Amino acid sequence: MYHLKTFNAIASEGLERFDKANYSINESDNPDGIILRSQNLNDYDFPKSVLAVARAGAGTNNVPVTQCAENGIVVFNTPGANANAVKELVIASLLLSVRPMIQGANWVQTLEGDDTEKQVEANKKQFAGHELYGKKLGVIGLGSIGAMVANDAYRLGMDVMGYDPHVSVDTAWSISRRVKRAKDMSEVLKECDFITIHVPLLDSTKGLISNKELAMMKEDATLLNFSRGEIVDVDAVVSAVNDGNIAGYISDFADSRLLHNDKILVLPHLGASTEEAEVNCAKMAAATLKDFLENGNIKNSVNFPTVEMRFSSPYRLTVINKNVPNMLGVISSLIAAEDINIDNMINRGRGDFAYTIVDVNETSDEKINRIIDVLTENENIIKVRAIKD
Ligand SMILES: NC(=O)c1ccc[n+]([C@@H]2O[C@H](COP(=O)([O-])OP(=O)(O)OC[C@H]3O[C@@H](n4cnc5c(N)ncnc54)[C@H](O)[C@@H]3O)[C@@H](O)[C@H]2O)c1
Ligand SMILES: O=C(O)CC[C@@H](O)C(=O)O
Repeated sequence: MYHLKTFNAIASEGLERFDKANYSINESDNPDGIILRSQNLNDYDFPKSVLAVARAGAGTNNVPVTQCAENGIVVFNTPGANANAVKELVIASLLLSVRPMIQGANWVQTLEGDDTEKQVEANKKQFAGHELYGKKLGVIGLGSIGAMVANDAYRLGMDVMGYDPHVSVDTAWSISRRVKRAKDMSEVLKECDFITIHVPLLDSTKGLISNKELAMMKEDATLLNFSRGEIVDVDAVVSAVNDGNIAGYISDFADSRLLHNDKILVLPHLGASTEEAEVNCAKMAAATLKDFLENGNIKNSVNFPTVEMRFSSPYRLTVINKNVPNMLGVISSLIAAEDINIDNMINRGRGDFAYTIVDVNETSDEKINRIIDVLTENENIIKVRAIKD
């Protein structure tokens, strides 16, 4: 029986994947796995029982990813599962920034008398706007979301420029060849009428857009942030908008300093809030967590490498270890010394950590328990698990 703990509302379509015979949800203080959305776990006291955390979403800045790796906790996310939802909200926000639809609709509701049509035609001029067609959009971060925004903005007739120094090969293939690649971010900042940010929140991206970057932007440019609040320096962007250095700011991240300003539109973190995205994320998070708990396979992790192997032996040992030389040799010799026969083995490293799966042709629970103890005693091994087929 595996025990799971959830934070936030996780779509039932995902949780249904955990059959009641083998899983309990929110019934134990010692969970094997955690599934969450935006809950901040940075100061959370993780129970020792936790083997994995699945973030039903893209950003993992709410999980202490490195600390988890040090403690042998695998952290997963759901790459691309909510990208379409965010893309649609970005496109809607671009349109809202050039067409005062909300203002016009609110004004219509204030009309009194029988001559509504006449009043509308006489006054609608105040709500005239502009078109996106032919304007230049800069996309900073060409990952799952940025690539989709770039492609669809191009289809709307925008001239699109993208910047991403680490773009993945898969994503690069999905981006229209009409999207111009900028060599550095300043090119995007200086040339574009709209700039939308789609990078993760990391130490290197905190305050990515501050006074210096805002000063490079055009006076009639609008900045959109659907990534994370901390990526844009709030005081700097409020000053830039108020001083007329940029035309406006649209953010999916509320902050009191952004409120009550006609040139700033703030949404309540709605990027991924569609039924479709919530279901996609919950299903993907559940599938990866289940495969890890039941088979020890790792896919879509943000702190461990992808390691998958077909499970066809009586027992599988999984080892989380420090990524130091000769660990494969150490692990296999310790197993051989216990007279346990290895059927299959796979090992991958990522940064300071590595993950090894060893399928063994052994049915004795006693021998398996002994090898767990032996492996765990090694100073470079962080966590060992045995999974029975
Ligand atoms: N508003 C929301 O509800 C919502 C929903 C989903 C994701 N997000 C945020 O959007 C972020 C991006 O999501 P994604 O699914 O596109 O992630 P992703 O990992 O597919 O793409 C991120 C891209 O940013 C690039 N990047 C990293 N640092 C960069 C830099 N300094 N300059 C330019 N590019 C850089 C990476 O190379 C990568 O291609 C998430 O990390 C999350 O914080 C917000
Ligand atoms: O779960 C959500 O509502 C937001 C998720 C989003 O911020 C993400 O990073 O995927």
